[in-house]
Amino acid sequence: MKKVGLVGWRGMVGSVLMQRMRDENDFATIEPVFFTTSQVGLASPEIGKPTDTLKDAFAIDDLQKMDIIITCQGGDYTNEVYPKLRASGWNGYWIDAASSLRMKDDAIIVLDPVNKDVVKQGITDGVKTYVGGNCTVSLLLMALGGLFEADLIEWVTPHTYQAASGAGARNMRELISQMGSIKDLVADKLADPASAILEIDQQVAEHLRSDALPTDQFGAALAGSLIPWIDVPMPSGQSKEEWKAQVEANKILGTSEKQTPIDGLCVRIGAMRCHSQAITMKLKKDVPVEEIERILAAHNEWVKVIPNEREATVSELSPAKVTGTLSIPVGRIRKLSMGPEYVSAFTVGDQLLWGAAEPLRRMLNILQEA
Ligand SMILES: NC(=O)C1=CN([C@@H]2O[C@H](COP(=O)(O)OP(=O)(O)OC[C@H]3O[C@@H](n4cnc5c(N)ncnc54)[C@H](OP(=O)(O)O)[C@@H]3O)[C@@H](O)[C@H]2O)C=CC1
Ligand SMILES: N[C@@H](CC(=O)OP(=O)(O)O)C(=O)O
Repeated sequence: MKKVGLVGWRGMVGSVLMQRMRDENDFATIEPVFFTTSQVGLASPEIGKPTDTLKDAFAIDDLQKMDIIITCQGGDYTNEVYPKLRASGWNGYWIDAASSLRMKDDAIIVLDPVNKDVVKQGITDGVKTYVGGNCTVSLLLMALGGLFEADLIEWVTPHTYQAASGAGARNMRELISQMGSIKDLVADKLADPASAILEIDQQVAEHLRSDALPTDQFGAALAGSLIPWIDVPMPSGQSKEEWKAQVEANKILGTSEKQTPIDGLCVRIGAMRCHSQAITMKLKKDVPVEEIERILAAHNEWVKVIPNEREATVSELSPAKVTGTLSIPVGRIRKLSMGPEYVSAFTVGDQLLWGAAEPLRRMLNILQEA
């Protein structure tokens, strides 16, 4: 059995990874060793078989003993430990959720329902570093994979509606706190059907702009509002989240030489852990909507085409419906008035599952098969 080191297993992404590995019985076929940056010597998590106590995630000697390391610890950890571990001569497989190594030439971005060929070729060629993609990128490609595979896409503009979880666990808590503080403020008026809605609205608006709203994490109101900027600025005027779309998607698809333009605005909204994307795309030719739907639905077992009808859309195509599942619904597919090659779509996906943890555990299994 391969020795697999797990780092970052108790964080938000790591916990989802652990849950999926337990659900899929992945621990049965590996020898797991749990690492920590803060709890050395404490008990490892319960996985249904005996394990050692937690080892120091900075101890190169211990990490060197692993055949495979999966880390969800974060970019700072990767930046500190990965170069030292490789410099020590370690030639094992490194599977990472953080973005630090994604665009390195010797790393492959993993999303096997979309790029299993690239991943398999990488293993054959001796590539040892595999990194999960940015969540919006992975979710976009899971939804539109069929059209990319059929080489039908000239360009894509995804405008995102990104959940609080993408910014971290504390941000999820802050979103709920903001919601609660708004409700608390006007609870008495809400309970009175005769109260004036404009008064409630005025009070809420003042609260959203005041210091009384908890904003330590987001720095602004998210509940009852939105934040149209995610991550740091790039010289191009894009936010880094927006910049990732084209470079990462083309790297995943293996089309970096002749890039498909993918660019749009990324917006944080008050959803918990599902990212949504409103997509405008130009196809290379006029393809009937029924054919587009057929191509999308046939691409992978998780994508689900939702008919462009009101009831189906409202019930199936929302964060509330998708959260906690691997389902990737895509709907609102119709021709736009700009011309027959211009097509809209709307997709939703759990950013902690397909957007983060799931590609990593699947990569582990691909290595097990290799
Ligand atoms: N959040 C997201 O949506 C996505 C995140 N990623 C990447 O994954 C990495 C990790 O992100 P995320 O999981 O959000 O990070 P978290 O902050 O949730 O967890 C990171 C580490 O914090 C330590 N920690 C300290 N206190 C606690 C606590 N009370 N509960 C749990 N863990 C604690 C743990 O390390 P220890 O046990 O060693 O103390 C844990 O592994 C980042 O690089 C991020 O870029 C990738 C895709 C999506
Ligand atoms: N930036 C994403 C989450 C994330 O962690 O992305 P990345 O893995 O590319 O750093 C969001 O805020 O929704």
